[in-house]
Amino acid sequence: MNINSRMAMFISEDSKKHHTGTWCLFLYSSLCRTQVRSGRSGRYILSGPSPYDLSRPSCSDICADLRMPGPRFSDGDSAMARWPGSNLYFEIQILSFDSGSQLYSVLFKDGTEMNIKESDIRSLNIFRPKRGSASPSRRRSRSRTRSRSPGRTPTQGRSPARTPKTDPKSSPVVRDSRKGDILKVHLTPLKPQDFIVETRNGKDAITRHAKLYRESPVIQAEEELKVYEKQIKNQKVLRYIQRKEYFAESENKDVNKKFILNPEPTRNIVPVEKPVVEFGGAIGATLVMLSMPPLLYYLLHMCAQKDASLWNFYPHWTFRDLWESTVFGYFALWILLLELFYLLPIGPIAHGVPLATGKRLSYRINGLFALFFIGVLVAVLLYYKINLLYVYQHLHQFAASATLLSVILSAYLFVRSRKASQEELSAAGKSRNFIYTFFMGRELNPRIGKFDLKHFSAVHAALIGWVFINFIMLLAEMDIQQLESPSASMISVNAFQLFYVLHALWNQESMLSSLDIAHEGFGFMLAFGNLVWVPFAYSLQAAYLVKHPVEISWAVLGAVVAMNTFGYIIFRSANNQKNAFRRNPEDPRLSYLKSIPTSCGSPLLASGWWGFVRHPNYLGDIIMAWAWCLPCGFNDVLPYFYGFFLTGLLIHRVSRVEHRCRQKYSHDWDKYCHLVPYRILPYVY
Ligand SMILES: NC(=O)C1=CN([C@@H]2O[C@H](COP(=O)(O)OP(=O)(O)OC[C@H]3O[C@@H](n4cnc5c(N)ncnc54)[C@H](OP(=O)(O)O)[C@@H]3O)[C@@H](O)[C@H]2O)C=CC1
Ligand SMILES: CC(C)=CCC[C@@H](C)[C@H]1CC=C2C3=C(CC[C@@]21C)[C@@]1(C)CC[C@H](O)C(C)(C)[C@@H]1CC3
Repeated sequence: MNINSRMAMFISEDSKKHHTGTWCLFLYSSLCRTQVRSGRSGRYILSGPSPYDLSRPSCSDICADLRMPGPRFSDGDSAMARWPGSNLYFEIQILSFDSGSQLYSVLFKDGTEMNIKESDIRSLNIFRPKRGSASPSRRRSRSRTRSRSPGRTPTQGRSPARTPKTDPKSSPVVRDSRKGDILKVHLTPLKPQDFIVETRNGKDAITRHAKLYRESPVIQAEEELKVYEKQIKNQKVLRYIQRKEYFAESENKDVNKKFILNPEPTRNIVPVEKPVVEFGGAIGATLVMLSMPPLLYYLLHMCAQKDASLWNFYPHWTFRDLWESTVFGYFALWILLLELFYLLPIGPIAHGVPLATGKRLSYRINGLFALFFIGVLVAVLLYYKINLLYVYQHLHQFAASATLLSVILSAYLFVRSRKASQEELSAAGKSRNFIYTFFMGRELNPRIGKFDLKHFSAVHAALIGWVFINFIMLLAEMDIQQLESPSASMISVNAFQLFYVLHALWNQESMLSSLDIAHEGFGFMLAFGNLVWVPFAYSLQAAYLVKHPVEISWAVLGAVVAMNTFGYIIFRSANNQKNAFRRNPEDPRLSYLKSIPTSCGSPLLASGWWGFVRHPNYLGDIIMAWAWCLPCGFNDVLPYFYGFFLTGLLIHRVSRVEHRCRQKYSHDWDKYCHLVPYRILPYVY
């Protein structure tokens, strides 16, 4: 359709109602390359302009701007909004409108809240099917250079757009509209030049430019466009793939599917996780389940032995050494107390990531309060000279009680998951293998009323349990070594780990999007991991120091503190960068960061820490883990267990997280990997 016929259409339709708008449409339509096609009913259908076009206000926006001074959308309205940095539109809900900045605060279905300008918001109707109206809408990608001849004035129009005559039946859009289904907006796959890593300033330039179209005379806008295009050319750009390669890819049908946006079902942007067998399937799960509890008792036993060298293992355990009902009673009481604190209506409510149903669960964020209450309780018990060393003296029995409870919990979780709907199950939980699903967990978010079992176990039981056992070790060291105050090694280990836990509890909200809370089922792995492994195995360094005093010099201590601080800075700033970016990719404080637009909507950070390696937070975590082992000296390998374990756990986690990301981001993830080739440590891994 050439510009004249387009113009005629606009005049015949819109101008009947709005003359001012028509002029604007006329001028604007001759400038921009947006292809507007008429359906049989004469209504316009957004038929897939190029991403470049989408970054400008549409004709209807301009009309709306001229016609309506107030906000076009009201609070609570559903609409479609362009995801910043991409050309994809996702369903949103309007939260509020700020008349000062003229920005809407919107909520995407994936839980992201951000401020968006009106021109990036479209009514849902545009994306809805018009029965019998839609002529097969195919879009054609045109190169940016061809679309704009500098010397042309708007009224001169362009040479007729050559629409390729492809078989309508072969288009996925056509197939769907023939069925009378939801109209699929077929967005233009990004061209290589679109794969520039945009700085926020670059994006600002686009925004400024779009604004200019609305406010300035058209010719001036043309001039501005030329300047802008020059700027883009001069910009430091990164190309991820070769032009040829890219076009070969985008012709692939599967790739094109990614660009078909179906606005109706809310789960559209929640990636469908294909089940993947992890941990070596049922055999691996069996081995882990059978080996982890004995490994823990072995480690605890070695810590309590005078000679902690690994091969010096002569257990002479009786059943009583591992089991005492009273200890189980105390442990159950401890868990009940933590549950009580978990349920206290103190602290803000946060929302988890959207589920397959589109719903977001709410979580009470009160881990810090719970830790504070436990601290007060411990102080009171110490004041009344209650023998807290009982815990140290019965450490094996406590670990056994925790193990039993984790098994009971896992069995309960497995049984109740049989009543759960498919949508409530994790990807791994859909497997039919009993052992594997028992281990991985079936139900994603098992809850009893408001009590979220998985969240409670990861935050309250694991983290508070960990610092509590550490503190018990500190008391035990003073008692056994007859010290007036704990050793420098013990203080540093306790302080480092307490600080880590405080950080986790302070940033509890961001935990809601962690792999475990957001995507894993709740089964034996997490039940045992959180109730048993974290409190009892993560406190191994402190347990070791109780009977193996280590003198460290101030210089060594200083070096260890520096190493922990270094790890913490990486860990914290990497997590902060990602969390802030996920909350609002437009955050001006992140304007220096570059990102990759992705076809699924969420852009990927590609600079800062996330441009250094692909899992910078794991790097920080691993550095800290080794720093926590160093105060235990070099006499034994035992206290270094945590360093080895966490490094192994996180390396394995990389493959699990990346598998998810590859499913979600598809080729965009490969591009990110191409750009940031190392996972955790540059030039090593
Ligand atoms: N001490 C311990 O025992 C353990 C500690 N941890 C710590 O817990 C924290 C959470 O861990 P975990 O959930 O595994 O991992 P991450 O916090 O790293 O989350 C991974 C997710 O981040 C998003 N993402 C990945 N790359 C990018 C990018 N370039 N730009 C933007 N988003 C990106 C993706 O999610 P999406 O696409 O959904 O945004 C991905 O699935 C980490 O700090 C880890 O160190 C974890 C396990 C054990
Ligand atoms: C097969 C095998 C090695 C199983 C045990 C794994 C567990 C020890 C870990 C699985 C996921 C974990 C998480 C944390 C601790 C380790 C386990 C239980 C965690 C509580 C540590 C603190 C973090 O901030 C976290 C809350 C994100 C994290 C959640 C996952």
